[in-house]
Amino acid sequence: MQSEFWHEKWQKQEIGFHLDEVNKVLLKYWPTLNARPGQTVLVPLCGKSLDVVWLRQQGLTVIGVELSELAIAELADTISTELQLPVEREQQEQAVVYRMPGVTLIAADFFDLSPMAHVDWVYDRAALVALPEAMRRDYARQLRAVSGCAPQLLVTLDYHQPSMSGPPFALSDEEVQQHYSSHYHIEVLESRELIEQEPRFRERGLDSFIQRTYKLLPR
Ligand SMILES: C[S@@+](CC[C@H](N)C(=O)[O-])C[C@H]1O[C@@H](n2cnc3c(N)ncnc32)[C@H](O)[C@@H]1O
Repeated sequence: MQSEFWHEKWQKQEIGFHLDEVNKVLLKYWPTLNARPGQTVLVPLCGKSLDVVWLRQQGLTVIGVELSELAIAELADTISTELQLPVEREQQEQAVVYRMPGVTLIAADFFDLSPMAHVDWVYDRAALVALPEAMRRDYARQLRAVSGCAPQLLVTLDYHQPSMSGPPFALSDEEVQQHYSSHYHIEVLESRELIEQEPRFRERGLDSFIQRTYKLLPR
């Protein structure tokens, strides 16, 4: 999926994926991971997700990566207002970085990132499923490289792909295993049918829309 596609989505504010609340599976399952305050969590393809704010409120150091600077600037503004944190913007060669105490937001192409010094956790909600099949293998490889195979909370979606074109793209359990089973022990924490709560996807031709939440622990 070309960068231009996403820049245009953000410019036109066609961001149906954005939630005006913290994701319920994050609230439910993050505490079961026993992450400790001060640890670092990477949120790839973070958009302007309020999940980043919540993770920072748990005492974690958060690194968010997102293609759109529009999204990153808005998220930085929300965090700095809600948590009363000063924010600094730095223009780099291939990225714009917004820094606040305990939060680094990087406006850049995730595929251009170098491995990070230390990542304790990864939270992937609507990142892997945002990408077409041809890019997902590279994404999974890049995520493993950038994070040093840090443990992950991964949220995917699954549906009959021929009935609807993505994004979001359907991700079977088999595909998750293909990307990650050589490096992680994979546990399905929850598999939930969302079609009743998501009528917009029924309108797009689906009769099932399953959200799966996984815990991935390095082998
Ligand atoms: C479906 S949205 C999910 C955003 C966020 N995780 C959330 O839960 O609201 C996918 C996001 O990935 C971003 N994105 C797509 N390709 C990217 C890339 N190569 N590098 C960084 N961000 C990317 C898009 O701009 C978009 O904001």
